Amino acid sequence: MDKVFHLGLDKTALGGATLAIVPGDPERAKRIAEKMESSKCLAQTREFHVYSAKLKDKTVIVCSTGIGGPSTSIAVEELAQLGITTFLRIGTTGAIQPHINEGDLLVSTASVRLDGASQHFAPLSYPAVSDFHCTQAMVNACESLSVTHHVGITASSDTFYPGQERYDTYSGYVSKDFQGTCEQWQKLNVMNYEMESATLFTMCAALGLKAACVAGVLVNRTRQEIPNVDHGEIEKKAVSVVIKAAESLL
Ligand SMILES: O=P(O)(O)O[C@H]1O[C@H](CO)[C@@H](O)[C@H]1O
Ligand SMILES: O=c1cc[nH]c(=O)[nH]1
Repeated sequence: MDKVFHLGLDKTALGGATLAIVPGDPERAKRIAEKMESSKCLAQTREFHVYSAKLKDKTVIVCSTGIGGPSTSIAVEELAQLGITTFLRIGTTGAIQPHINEGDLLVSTASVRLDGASQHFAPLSYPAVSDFHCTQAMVNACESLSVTHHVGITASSDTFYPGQERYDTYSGYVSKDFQGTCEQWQKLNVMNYEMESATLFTMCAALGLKAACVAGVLVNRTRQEIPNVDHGEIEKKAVSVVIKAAESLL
């Protein structure tokens, strides 16, 4: 088999792995891989940093997706070509419900499709839904590690600022289509905003792949816009959860 276009890897490089942990941030990919045995960097190209590591004597891949749907769709497509069938996203997020606290973990059952990339895989009437068993594995991991977590719907936006209705911006203006949307999602019991799960869930469901998403809350938008929490501690918690979930799915 030829090497895939962006990751520059062929199937043999992945050592038969079928599960990938997919954070947004390339540096987080390295830290996740180093939490497992025998971590090895396979590729670093653009936003895609790819590692292999061993979990329960099996090879697991960690690959950063970068920010947003388009780059996520490339990572998922190329990893699928290389044999990956299960994708566990570990991200950061902004909560929009008052009862959720900074440092809590959010497990997404489904996502509001505020992205563009997912529409290249299925029409908007198709649900951006996570895989039941992978999501259950994330929830079980949160429970067994006694981590405060919430399970529910995520709003997944192409943009960090207008799509998440942020006014603390250069212009202070949000386009009419997005004005009032944060309040609407709050009223519709959406937990949080992030930027990749809609693409990940839609494309995985459409392609017969499995996906789940856990994210650590950096900020609660009902109280403030700029985080003042220890990112490292929140990440450690989320990494422990995703690795435990991966272990149970191998
Ligand atoms: O921490 P990651 O995984 O990148 O996730 C979140 O953080 C980025 C925005 O700051 C977006 O990618 C969003 O989804
Ligand atoms: O508010 C937030 C925080 C992290 N990532 C997002 O996409 N939104």
